[in-house]
Amino acid sequence: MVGKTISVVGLGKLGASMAAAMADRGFDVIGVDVSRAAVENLNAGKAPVQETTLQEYIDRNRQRLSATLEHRDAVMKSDITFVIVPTPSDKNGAFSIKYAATAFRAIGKALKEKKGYHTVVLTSTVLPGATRYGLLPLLEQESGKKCGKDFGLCYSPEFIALGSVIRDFLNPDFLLVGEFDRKSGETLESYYEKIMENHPPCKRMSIENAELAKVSLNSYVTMKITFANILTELCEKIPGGDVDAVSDAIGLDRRIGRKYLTGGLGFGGPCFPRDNVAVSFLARELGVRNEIAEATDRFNRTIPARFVEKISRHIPSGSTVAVLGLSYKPYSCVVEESQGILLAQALSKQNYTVTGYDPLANDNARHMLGDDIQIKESVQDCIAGADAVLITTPDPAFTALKLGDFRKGKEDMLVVDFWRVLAGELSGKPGIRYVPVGQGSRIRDAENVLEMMWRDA
Ligand SMILES: NC(=O)c1ccc[n+]([C@@H]2O[C@H](COP(=O)([O-])OP(=O)(O)OC[C@H]3O[C@@H](n4cnc5c(N)ncnc54)[C@H](O)[C@@H]3O)[C@@H](O)[C@H]2O)c1
Ligand SMILES: O=c1ccn([C@@H]2O[C@H](COP(=O)(O)OP(=O)(O)O[C@H]3O[C@H](CO)[C@@H](O)[C@H](O)[C@H]3O)[C@@H](O)[C@H]2O)c(=O)[nH]1
Repeated sequence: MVGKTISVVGLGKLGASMAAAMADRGFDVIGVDVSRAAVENLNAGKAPVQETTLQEYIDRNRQRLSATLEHRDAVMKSDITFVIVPTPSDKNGAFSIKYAATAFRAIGKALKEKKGYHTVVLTSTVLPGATRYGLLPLLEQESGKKCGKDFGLCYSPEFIALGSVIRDFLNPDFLLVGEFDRKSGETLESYYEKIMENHPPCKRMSIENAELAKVSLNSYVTMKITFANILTELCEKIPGGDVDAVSDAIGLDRRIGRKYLTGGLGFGGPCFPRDNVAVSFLARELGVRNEIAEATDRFNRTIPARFVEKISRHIPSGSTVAVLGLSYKPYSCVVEESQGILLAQALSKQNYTVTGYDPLANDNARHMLGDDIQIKESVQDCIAGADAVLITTPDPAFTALKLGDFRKGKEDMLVVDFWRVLAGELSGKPGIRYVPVGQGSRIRDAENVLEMMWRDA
């Protein structure tokens, strides 16, 4: 049932890594993209996108990896096709399937000519109904063939975080297979058995259940992060409050778990914010109240403004603020919905002079921020002359900083550490006003609401 050749349509952040990982597991993989650059790069042995270990995987699988602009070539020569093209948010917060539709039409045309059974797998994130009612008809119209008889169809998303795409893809907690029919699901599961390194459980279900499971998982996790961010704010107002102490404790309860319970600057990136908004959209369309997803989104979006207000209590506008971390997370060049970028923009609007640095995301940040923020080429350049430094991601380039890297002038330098990574190095040191977010140890008596609450008891 398992063929030797796989095709992957879409060689972006996910697709390129999936293609290289599957080649590493012994399959011949043909990548397809509408971008000539992506195709030429892969054929020349170069990673089309930045992702941890991707270049190494391409280097050691050159003979098994190729790319083409022609969907037809790829479908004809392979047994199964994974489609992993963008599904951008539309103005209502739903996911547009226009790129997926173009890909499905092209695959459908190829299926018309193809002899023998072929399996099509949609990996892109979509909302319930999109695969069956939006995309399947295109395959049947273009091919003139019947799903379930002449070809198979699955919806099978990945739960992969950028920066660890290959590791996550090969070692998932579980596999999610939404199947049109039993044969489609069985075929995909057999491929996964050969591809995944950790023999994960495979949950097979209807296409719609799998579509809902994907977005609801992300929505649930953003709710969990937001809960940690509410704890963060509470701890700042409690003398001796410490959000990590609270998260470490409650995370030991197996019903809760410690993962994704770290409070700081909120969630960003190309997936979490939009998937959560899409779940709200879905609920509205289906007439279901989902105030949890809406509240999560609202709370998360107020976080940068809350910190700008807090910073303005420490240093006046006109001061220089260095933002260390412009990507939404370490090991990534992605700046979409990055909290560091949102913070830099909000500070600039309040007339602060803002400098920024990121080990991987400088170019993307420059593109997004224009001239408002001065992007620097090193941490040291970014910090030089700053009155305040904000550490917005726990990137190793920042966690390794030493006291000597910060200014030792007459005025104290404010250091706001959103992930509390430099507490050992900076806390209580002369010349530094160190503010670990989520800790309440520096509350003045006048601000001690807890004491006031209990004074007259
Ligand atoms: N990035 C992530 O961490 C992540 C994780 C899980 C799911 N997803 C989902 O995966 C999908 C893809 O995400 P991504 O980050 O890899 O996107 P991306 O923008 O990095 O890459 C998509 C690629 O598809 C190509 N493409 C567009 N239309 C095409 C077509 N008709 N035929 C062939 N190629 C085409 C583009 O040129 C691009 O190279 C989205 O639905 C996203 O929501 C992403
Ligand atoms: O305890 C935590 C953990 C994460 N974050 C933030 O959450 C965001 C996203 O983190 P991460 O999960 O590492 O990255 P993504 O690459 O966005 O991956 C998410 O989105 C993908 C696309 O749907 C899914 O496949 C993944 O399972 C899901 O983790 C970042 O801004 C983090 O700072 C927190 O604030 N607190």
